[in-house]
This record gives sequence, C-alpha cells and structure tokens, in this order.
Amino acid sequence: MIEFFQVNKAYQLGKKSITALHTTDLQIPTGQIYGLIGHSGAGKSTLMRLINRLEEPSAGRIEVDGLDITQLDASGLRSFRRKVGMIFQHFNLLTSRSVADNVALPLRLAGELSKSEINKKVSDLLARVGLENHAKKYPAQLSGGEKQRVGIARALATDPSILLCDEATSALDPQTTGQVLELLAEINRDLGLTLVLITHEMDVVRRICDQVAVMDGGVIVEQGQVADVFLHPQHPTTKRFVYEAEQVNEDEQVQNLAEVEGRILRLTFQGQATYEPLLARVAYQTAIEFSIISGRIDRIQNAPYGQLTVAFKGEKLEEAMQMLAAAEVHLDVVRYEEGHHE
Ligand SMILES: Nc1ncnc2c1ncn2[C@@H]1O[C@H](COP(=O)(O)OP(=O)(O)OP(=O)(O)O)[C@@H](O)[C@H]1O
Repeated sequence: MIEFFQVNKAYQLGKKSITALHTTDLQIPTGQIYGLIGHSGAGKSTLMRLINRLEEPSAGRIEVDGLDITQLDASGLRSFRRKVGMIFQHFNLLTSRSVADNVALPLRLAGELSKSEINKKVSDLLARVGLENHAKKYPAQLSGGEKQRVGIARALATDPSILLCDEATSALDPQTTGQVLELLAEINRDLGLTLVLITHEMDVVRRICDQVAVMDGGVIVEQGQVADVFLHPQHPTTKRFVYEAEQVNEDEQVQNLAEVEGRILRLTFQGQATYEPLLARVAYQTAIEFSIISGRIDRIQNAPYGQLTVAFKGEKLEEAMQMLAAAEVHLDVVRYEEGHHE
C-alpha cells in the first residue's frame, strides 16, 4: 500500500513558491492499477515523483507498505528505489547500448548477480515483453512500441513491487498504445505489481485502471473506482475528460435536448442489466413512451456497460424509474419534464 499523509509539495522559484501539490491524503492499495489523470501542470508528475522520492515533500509523510520513505537515509533510499521501477513517455534508453545492455544496466548497478545470472535474467525479461529476438539491436532500430517494451523490461529488472508509468503511451499510435497497455495489465496480473499510471487520456484509464484520481491545480478533485468515476463523473474537470473520451459535445447536446419533450434520463447499464431488454419491458408495463437520444456500449477493463440518454413521456414516469432502478440500472435525471414538481 502506498499512503500519503497530509503531503504537500511546493517548488521554490527564486523568492516565489509554487504549490504543485496541495495537502493531500491518498491510499493506493497493493496490486492495483491506479491512474492519475489531469491537464498539463495539474501536479501528476509531482505526485508520482514523490512516490520514489525523486521529489522531497515539503510537508507530510509517505509510507510504502508501512515504511516511512521520507525518513530513509541514502542507503535505505537506494534499496527502496530498486523496488520502484519507472517508465517514461520518451523511453529514456541509452542509444549507444544494445537492447540487452539497456535492460542489464540496473542489474549491473545493483551488483548482486554474476554475469551469467544477469544474462539469464535479461533474456527472461526480454521474453516477457516479447523482444527475445531483438537483444542485439540498438534503440534506433526499434519502433516506439518496441522501445517502450525495452523500458518496461529495464524497469522490471530489479523485481520492483511498484511500477510508475509517466505518460508511457503518449508517444505511441493508438494500436501500439493498446498493445503496451495490454502488456502492462498482464504484468500487473502476473506479478502482482502496483502500477501508478499518469495519463491525460480517459480512454487509457478506462481500459486498464482499477482506480483513478483526477487532478486539477495541485488537488485531487475526484477519486474512486474507475467504473464509478467514469460512468458518474461529478467534478467539472472529470466530466470534461469523460466527454472528451466519448466525443460528446456538451453544448450541442444541451441544444438538442431543448427540442425534446418529456423527462430526459441517462441510464447506465452494467453487468447483467447490459444484456436484458429492460427498457422495452418497462415501457410495456408502464405504458410510457420513450425515445433514444444517444447511446453507447463499451467496456471498462473487461466489463461491458451501456449508457443511454432517453426521453420518457407518460403518466407512470416514477414507476418506470423505480422498475429500472430495481433492475440495477443507474439513473440520472438530465432534465425534468415541463411542469414537474418535486
Ligand atoms: N522543478 C520544478 N520547479 C518549479 N516548478 C515546478 C517544477 N516541477 C513542476 N513545477 C510546477 O509545478 C506544477 C505541477 O507540475 P507537474 O509537472 O507536477 O504537473 P503535471 O500534471 O505532471 O503536468 P504535465 O502533464 O505537463 O507533465 C506546474 O505549475 C509546474 O510548472
């Protein structure tokens, strides 16, 4: 478990102090894929770099599995850092070294294994990331996705329990992004590593994260299970990220809705409810009329969900809503019908 207790980070720029992370409490459970999303300057990198003490907190305490890392001396910090791997947007590979040498480097620095043990470990790591045939190549001879695989193999070399991923897929095309995310999810599953992942794309969060923290202006403005945050965003920043991912134009939608009569609801179906003809059944039993304004079916990690924006008209609106809620459909009223009284 990674825990922040009242952690604050300000940078000193001459006489000016810039607070990059306002006082924050945070818990990242072991084995989770935890996403940090926010616009540029929101404080994501600062928060992440506090986890391996690339940045020192200005105040507060950070514990990893109960160890107070803010109190470590130089040698304690060195051995702690071996337990925290990191991968970067631009891969940060040594261009003059072969793929195998790049992966071997942290092992050589650690100085714990013999040459043949290092060779064996490097070939196992390259096999894990699907690069067994690229050991002798140089970074310049690799595609972006392959370079990031080398970065991942190198980060795994010291058997870390935490992997920090700083915009790891931002420089990659969509297909390669998908493959690298797959690999990260597989590593999380197989090795039980905790992954902390910075991104500015909600789609990356939706695909592999268990939990997400949305950051804005050095503050975590919303935090929770990805399905909850993604399907029911509360904070305006979160809503913007979600709408961006779904390519919803909010202004356009509000204008379109002005033309529609009745009560407008957003229905979210998850699990079993995704597959059942609930809407038709409810409409039949309550004699409400419905029209579908927009809809989408997708997956969060591997679980399907559906979201429909519908207009309901009829006498038994409340009853229809109760029936849907009883079938575990989540309902948000986007707009009440004209003349509605609470
Ligand atoms: N070393 C530094 N010295 C001074 N200010 C810094 C330093 N590093 C970051 N900052 C400032 O702290 C704030 C948060 O920066 P940070 O890099 O953590 O944000 P971010 O969300 O990771 O942004 P990006 O997505 O652009 O990397 C910004 O205002 C930034 O200018």
